[in-house]
Formats: sequence, structure tokens, C-alpha cells
Amino acid sequence: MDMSTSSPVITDPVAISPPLLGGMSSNMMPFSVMSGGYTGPGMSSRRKIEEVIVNGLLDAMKSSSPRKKHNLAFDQEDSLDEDPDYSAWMSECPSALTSFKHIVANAQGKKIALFLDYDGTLSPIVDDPDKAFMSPAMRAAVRNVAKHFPTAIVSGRSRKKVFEFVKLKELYYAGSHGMDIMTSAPNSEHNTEKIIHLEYYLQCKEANLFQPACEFLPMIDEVTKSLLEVTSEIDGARVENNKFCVSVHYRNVAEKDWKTVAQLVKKVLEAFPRLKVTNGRMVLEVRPVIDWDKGKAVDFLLQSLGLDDPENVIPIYIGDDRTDEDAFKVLRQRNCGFGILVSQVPKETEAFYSLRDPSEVMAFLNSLVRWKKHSLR
Ligand SMILES: O=P(O)(O)OC[C@H]1O[C@H](O[C@H]2O[C@H](CO)[C@@H](O)[C@H](O)[C@H]2O)[C@H](O)[C@@H](O)[C@@H]1O
Repeated sequence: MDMSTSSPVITDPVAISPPLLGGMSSNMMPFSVMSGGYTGPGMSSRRKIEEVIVNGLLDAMKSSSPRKKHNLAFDQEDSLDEDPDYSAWMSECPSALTSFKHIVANAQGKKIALFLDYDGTLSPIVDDPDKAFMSPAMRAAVRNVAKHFPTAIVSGRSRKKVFEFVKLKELYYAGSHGMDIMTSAPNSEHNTEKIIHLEYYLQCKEANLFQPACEFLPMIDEVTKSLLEVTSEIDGARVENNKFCVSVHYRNVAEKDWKTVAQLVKKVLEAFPRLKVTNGRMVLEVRPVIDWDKGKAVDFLLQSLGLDDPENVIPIYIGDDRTDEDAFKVLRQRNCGFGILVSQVPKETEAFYSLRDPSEVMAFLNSLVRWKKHSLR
């Protein structure tokens, strides 16, 4: 399927009526209903609606930041095993490590395609987003896995930034939550192109780029400026331009100020009715109101890489974030392949399996490589 010229449908935020806002998913809130364009209720009703929206956003911020339980050190694996909630969850979403034999039995005779989220999956979550480095051991694991299976990174970061962290030319990259896809890996056995220098790789392969939100670039720059301006007074707040989307980090903001962050983001977005906000791990992600997400990006990559034959290809997507749920859902709906959620707390998920943290992700990748080598003997 040629999707290079297709344009994702722009969802119409104005179609969402204010009374529905209270019940709508806090993970995806369009803001235009609160802008000056809406003339329904009078001033006080409007204030109430705004309060509902800010509170909805605040709830989403809190729920996307699950706390460790009292008396339970979540860093200790033994404690996790003793936690009845976690154990119950594990029976619904079993470990991909303990289920490994079952996983590879299903993959026998088929090609595995791997999709990997970056933050929280390949690198541990840290306070400073610029320091979310991948360990050399993880890099070696990803490099090895990419020798045997087509592998793509699908991240909320800009494609350039995530490439700077991962530094592997053997992979495919989808940045900005899939809104910036490069469909050629310059140096892989799956695409025998000549080795290309980093700069060339990042800037000159326009023909292999799919950027469904490119018309939003100026708007993203503009909203970044406004967000930087309004959050400058908030201690610990941080704004990160991810090219086709913007992150507003509140990991280092005191909880008492989270509501202010929500209010400021809401206020800024009143001037940008074609942008919406989703939430990740202690981050609000401002992005275009287009019908495109990590799930659509996975679909697109499978099709453009000739990997969309469900009889012969098993896609596996590993991720830790809410935005990864879109990809898990796509794999579930395709009824081929599956998602693996990286989490130390029970979560509602469309994934079939789980892993606790990046070190278990690395163990899983290494097991895949061992299995593949063994099966080639
Ligand atoms: O899709 P991802 O690759 O998981 O990107 C999602 C966001 O990841 C980054 O933020 C997260 O990781 C940071 C570093 O560990 C952490 O400080 C932050 O609290 C997390 O939300 C990235 O900085 C964001 O821009 C991405 O949207």
C-alpha cells in the first residue's frame, strides 16, 4: 500500500460537546472546546467547564504517575512477587521471560519483527530527559537482535534525538510518536544500502521519510515558545520540543504545582485548537489533532517494509507507556503478534505479556538472539 501521499484524517475537536468532557478519556483531550470559539453557556458555566477540564488533566497527571505502595519496596523483585495485586495481574499479563518457550513456539517458521519504545523500555526512567542514556550492554543487545530480525524504534522523542541515544544504523526509526518515520535503515542486512554518515542519514534521506504532520511544524515551534514562556516560573517544569509534538515534563515539579501546570497548558492550548494533549509518564504531550499514533506507525512500517503478512510475520512491540497501548491494540486487532508491557505496577493494558524493567527487556532480547542462533544450527 502506498501511504506516502496519504494524509491522516484530522479529527474534529469542535464536534465534542462540553458536557461530554467530564466523561471523556483524559488521555486524549482536545482543547478547542474551551477556546473563544465556543459560545454556548455563559461565563460562569464556562468557568465550570474549564475547571472540569483542568481537573481531568490533573487526574490524568496523577494516574500516570503511579506511586510505590507503602511498606513495599518496588525496587526489590522479591517484594513484587509477594504483592498479591501484582501476582494477580501477572496471571493476566504473564512475564515474557517465563512464557518465552510459548512465544517462540508460536514464532516457529515465521519472521519476527520487533518494535521497541525507547524511554522506560531501553533506558531507565531518569529525572533529566537529556540523560536517559542506554547502557552499552543494552545497545549490544539491540544491535544483535537487529542482525536477526527487522527492528524499529518507535518513540515519542524526535527521531534525531532518539537516534543520538541509540546510535545504531541497523534500525528503522519512528520519532514523534510515529509522526516521523524513516523507512530505510541505512546499514542493515534487510536493506543493503551503502554505509551512510550520520549527518547524511539524518538529513538527506527525505525520500524515505513519512511525516504525516509536517504541516504542523510551524505550529509546534510556536506552541513550544508559548509553553516555555508560561512554565518558566514553575520550578522543575521542563519543555522539550520533539519536532512534531512537545513534551511538558512535571517529574521535577512539586505536586502542589501540578494543577498550575495543567492550567497553564490548557490556557496556552486555547490558542491552538488543532493541537491536543495526551499524557505519558509524568509528562504532558502536546500533539496535532490527527488520527495518527504509534499503532498507526506500526501498521505503516509493517506495510512499507513488506512485513504485513500475518501468516508469516509475528510483530512484537515492547513499550512501557500509555502511548504504546495504541500499538498493543493494533497488534491485538490484527490478531497476529503481541505487545509486551514494561511495568512494575499492575496496569490495564492491551499487551499480552509483561516485563518488569529495561533489564528484563534486555534479557528478553538476548533470549531471542540465542533462540534464533540455535534454530539456525
Ligand atoms: O515514547 P518514548 O520513547 O517512551 O518517549 C516518551 C517520552 O519519553 C521521555 O520522557 C520520559 O523519560 C524521561 C527520561 O527518563 C523522564 O524524565 C520523563 O519523566 C518521562 O516521561 C521524553 O523526554 C519525552 O519527551 C517523551 O515524550
